[in-house]
Amino acid sequence: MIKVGFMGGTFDPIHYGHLLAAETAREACGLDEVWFIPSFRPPLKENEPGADGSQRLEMVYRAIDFQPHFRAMDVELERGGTSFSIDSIKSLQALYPDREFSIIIGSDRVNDLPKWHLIEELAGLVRFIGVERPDEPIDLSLLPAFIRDRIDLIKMPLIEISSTEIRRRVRTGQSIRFLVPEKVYSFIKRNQLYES
Ligand SMILES: Nc1ncnc2c1ncn2[C@@H]1O[C@H](COP(=O)(O)OP(=O)(O)OP(=O)(O)O)[C@@H](O)[C@H]1O
Ligand SMILES: O=C(O)c1ccc[n+]([C@@H]2O[C@H](COP(=O)([O-])O)[C@@H](O)[C@H]2O)c1
Repeated sequence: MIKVGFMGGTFDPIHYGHLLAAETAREACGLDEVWFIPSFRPPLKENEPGADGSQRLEMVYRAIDFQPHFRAMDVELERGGTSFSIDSIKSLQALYPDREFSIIIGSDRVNDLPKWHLIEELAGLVRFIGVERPDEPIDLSLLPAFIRDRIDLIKMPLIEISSTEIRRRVRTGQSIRFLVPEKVYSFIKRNQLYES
């Protein structure tokens, strides 16, 4: 089986925290590939994304350009509606029976796994790879055993970057250089994303 990390996200915009999480998970868990999958509508976020789906996908393409193990997939943008991971995993498992999927998530998402749609069924279909984020310690003892048993926690340097902070910095005229890859930076500037 080809091992694939499912790196889902809003990617509004994609930043170095996402890329380092994906690369660290790939190496630590022996993944053959990581697939970046932008959500159409993220299930647990209240606000609509600031950039539209095609812009968020384009930024992902630019960020992973020339990375041989990384791919971008538009399954959730094409499907529309709320982007429940179980729907994506089921369709990817049907389309790619030669691949074994694991879901890569940061600690904020690890902690809210009990709230995910059909989580018991999802936890039966995939394992989760959890990476730590600053200010979001993972306390596995707070999770039900059926989730805890399906998570592998990996270490990576804590990266204090979030898309929220990047959008805030653009809005207030501060620099986002070196928080995102150069080709994402130029796309944001050229399209005047997040300015208001
Ligand atoms: N700095 C980071 N370190 C590790 N994981 C991260 C980091 N930023 C995001 N992630 C993880 O990447 C996935 C997608 O994140 P998302 O696209 O929502 O980015 P975000 O920076 O959390 O966005 P926002 O600030 O808009 O909520 C989630 O599993 C999230 O936990
Ligand atoms: O399926 C769910 O109920 C669910 C709830 C919260 C988050 N997710 C997925 O987790 C990934 C990261 O989400 P987010 O909101 O941090 O961008 C993304 O692929 C989401 O679709 C999925």
